[in-house]
Amino acid sequence: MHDEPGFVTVNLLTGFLGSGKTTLLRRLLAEDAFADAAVLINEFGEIGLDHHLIERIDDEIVLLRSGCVCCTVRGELAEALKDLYSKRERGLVPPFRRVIIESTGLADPFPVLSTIKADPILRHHFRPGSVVTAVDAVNGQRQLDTYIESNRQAAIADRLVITKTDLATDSERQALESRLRRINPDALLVCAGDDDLDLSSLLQNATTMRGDHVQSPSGFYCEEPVWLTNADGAPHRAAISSVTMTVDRPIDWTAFGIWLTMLLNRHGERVLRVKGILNLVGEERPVAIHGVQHLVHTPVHMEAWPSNDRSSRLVFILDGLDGEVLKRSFEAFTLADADVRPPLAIPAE
Ligand SMILES: Nc1nc2c(ncn2[C@@H]2O[C@H](COP(=O)(O)OP(=O)(O)OP(=O)(O)O)[C@@H](O)[C@H]2O)c(=O)[nH]1
Repeated sequence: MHDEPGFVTVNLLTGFLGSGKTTLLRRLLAEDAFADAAVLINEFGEIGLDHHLIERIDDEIVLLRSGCVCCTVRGELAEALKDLYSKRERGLVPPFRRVIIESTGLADPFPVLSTIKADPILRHHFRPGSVVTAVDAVNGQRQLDTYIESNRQAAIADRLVITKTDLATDSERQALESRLRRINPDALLVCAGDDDLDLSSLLQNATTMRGDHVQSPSGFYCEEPVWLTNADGAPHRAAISSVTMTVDRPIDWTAFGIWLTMLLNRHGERVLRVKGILNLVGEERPVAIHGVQHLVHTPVHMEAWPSNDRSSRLVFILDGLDGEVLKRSFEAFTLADADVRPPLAIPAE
């Protein structure tokens, strides 16, 4: 089955927090086949960073703010799609034929797809395309054990992309593959690091009857769900929160590194995600940092600052940790002058 002529195909790129969605999106956008794609990015947290991390800034990248696309910003999603379409019709943006939505890592994909199918105006112009779900080879098992969103993201996928296989053992990868095949036997399962991965096949329309599944999501098999709240777009459970920090003066890398290492050693299970763009003492270019629970990825120098704003921006997504306490600990340790730095205090349980 191919994209329907006359309709804009909407692909959903989903996957749990830090599973590698933005990394995959960058790769997809570098393909000639997707030069005609517009992008909607939705992030959990008050400040969005992903559009900066893609390092492609243009009018066709739209950031959906303040909430998660599956619950609080569903209306915003519909409006953003209509707005993009209207701009396309008026020649204000190039004539894209595809929209890729990168959801938050906590999104339940069902309400997102049903928004497109249910809205009378959207239905007229857009068609849901394949759903691509990234699953992290290092953290995926634990996320499937603990978070129903992770199961639902895997269950609805047309394409399951296992990421970070370079950081996992063969047996970890195989165990994850088997589990994903049990959750969703129909999906095409690939590894992001495969040499022969055909990126263009990820967004080709799938032959599965996902549209029917969307109307009766309860038919899906979810493995050992621990809690079952946001199936109908209800907000995420109260314990999950985000805290953002914006810092105007350059940050000392050593102090920050010690603080972050200690934090993740002690509370890695509860720090679902940390990401940031940092202005470091002695560095001209910004440095992007990423952590997912206990895993800290190698920091990356970005090409340039995305705008004139040189402040450091950090987002933490927490499960059951007090963000304000975390913020105070960060400020006390990383922002104090080295000679008056207080003893390292990481929030208690
Ligand atoms: N080694 C390795 N690192 C990866 C791979 N895929 C992603 N990463 C790293 O994982 C971190 C998180 O990746 P992102 O692409 O930002 O993940 P995300 O799913 O968009 O994150 P959220 O939007 O916050 O949920 C970054 O440091 C990436 O460079 C991979 O296949 N191998």
